[in-house]
Amino acid sequence: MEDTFKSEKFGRKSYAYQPNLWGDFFITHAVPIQKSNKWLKTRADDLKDEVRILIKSSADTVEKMTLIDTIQHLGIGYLFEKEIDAVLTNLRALTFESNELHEVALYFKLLRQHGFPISEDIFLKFQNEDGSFKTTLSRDARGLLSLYNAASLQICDEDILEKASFFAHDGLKHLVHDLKSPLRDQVSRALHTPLPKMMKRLEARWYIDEYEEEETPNHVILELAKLDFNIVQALHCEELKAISLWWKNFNPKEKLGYARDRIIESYFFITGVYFEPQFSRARIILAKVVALATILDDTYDVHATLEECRQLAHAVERWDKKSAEILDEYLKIVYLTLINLCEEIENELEPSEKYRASYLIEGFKTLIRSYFQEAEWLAQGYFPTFQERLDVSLISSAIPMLCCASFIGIGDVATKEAFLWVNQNPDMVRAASEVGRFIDDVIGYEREHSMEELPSVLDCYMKEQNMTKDAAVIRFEEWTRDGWRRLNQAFLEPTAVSPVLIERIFNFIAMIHVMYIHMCNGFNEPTNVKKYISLLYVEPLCI
Ligand SMILES: CC(C)=CCC/C(C)=C/CC/C(C)=C/COP(=O)(O)OP(=O)(O)O
Repeated sequence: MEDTFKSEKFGRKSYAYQPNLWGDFFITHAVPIQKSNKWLKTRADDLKDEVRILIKSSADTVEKMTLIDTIQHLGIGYLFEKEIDAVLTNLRALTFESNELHEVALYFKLLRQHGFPISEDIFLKFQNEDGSFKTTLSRDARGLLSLYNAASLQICDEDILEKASFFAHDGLKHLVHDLKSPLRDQVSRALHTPLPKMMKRLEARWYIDEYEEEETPNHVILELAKLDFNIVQALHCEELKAISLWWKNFNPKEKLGYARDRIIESYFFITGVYFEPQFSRARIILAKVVALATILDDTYDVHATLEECRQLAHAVERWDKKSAEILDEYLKIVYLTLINLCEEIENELEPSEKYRASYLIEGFKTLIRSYFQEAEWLAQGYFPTFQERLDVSLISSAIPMLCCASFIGIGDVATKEAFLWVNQNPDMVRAASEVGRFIDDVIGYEREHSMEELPSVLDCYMKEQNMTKDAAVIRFEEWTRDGWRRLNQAFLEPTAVSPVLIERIFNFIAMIHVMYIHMCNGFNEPTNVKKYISLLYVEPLCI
């Protein structure tokens, strides 16, 4: 059980966070070599050619959709983007006729997920005249699972999908215990997190095992999925080594013992934002930014005095190494690590991309301003109004800064327009911050109340509305669902921003759901994510 304590080392309030579980593990870790890299890549290339032919040659619509869905579920969709897009463009052009719930839901999910326009009316045929779903469907587990997954892509004002989501959820909850694995495992995962919001890499890892157990798996696709998993895993291990070395050099455990030491969990988090090899640079940058933002959060929330908070905030506004001189020793370390990280990131960018670093610095400045505002309110004993608390809290969630930071290491699709867009706090970023903040407030309620903290957004809402916690939580959950509808909508609305970037924001928030809800507050309680980290980076697949 965690509790607050007076840290002997620092002689002030601190919080007994779970320690770093990994130490130097990833500095020396190397996944066992089963085949040479050269062999793996040559074999994978041959298999890719075979899969391309498979996609082209399958004539039946349902067969084609199933093939695409399987490829995506196995985590290798990114290798066939052009082919998948061509299939879906053709699919969109035909009128799809089927009375099978699974097939219709699959058609809907594939098109919507890829940004093609598709109406919820496609599900009208499964409803009674009063708008309820036909009870005959409630024993069709596969159909309900597909409906539930499709309905999670709901946008604003889609009443059919709203009803579908509750209907499918209830039906699956009743059926799950009578199902056989692997369907049972898939349903039970989806009940926590519908597939479109699930961490793709982890879902692929599970599904590879499940697909192998199916009666007639396609062995070409299966082999490719396994090989690619191991190839990408080896890359992830190299990246983990690099960021672990950076972290070891920074050494927060020794120097900043009050703070969460979460470099490996941060990297795991970011593997959910982008796992594909082409995002290697972006992944490393964002993982470092998240781990450091966590240290900054704890510096302001649990450790620094108001005066120290003020000094650090001033130094960050000035953003020059000389300003470190006036800071206490431990703050000097925080401050210089922050400045050095931004410098290092700038150095890694191409000359034409260097301007991006200024957006990151601006993001950190805005974040620190919000932390300082919170520290001042706490020191003054001020109880903010709900609106005041919400406005500051959306920024102090770090989500707006991290949305912007997620673009920094990406290639040419991250244009200047994209940085302008993300910095203007568009509705998608606002929705993302709301979802993340509401989830964090509900999940973190007990922890935050065990330390001396500013009233949370939830507290402010309860006070203002004179509501119990349970009633307020129901309201927050409704707002969270609304936020998801707005996030889904962002995929369908034309903006100057590439869908590649929109997907990063979506994935980021999905990872908050996965880590805080599915993995039971796993960012704060790393023992809850340890086994998933092992599965992704420590255990290779047998080939
Ligand atoms: C808000 C949220 C879930 C963000 C997830 C993204 C992430 C890991 C950001 C890094 C900074 C951080 C740990 C914020 C949440 O801390 P906290 O739980 O102590 O929240 P608080 O101090 O902002 O209340």
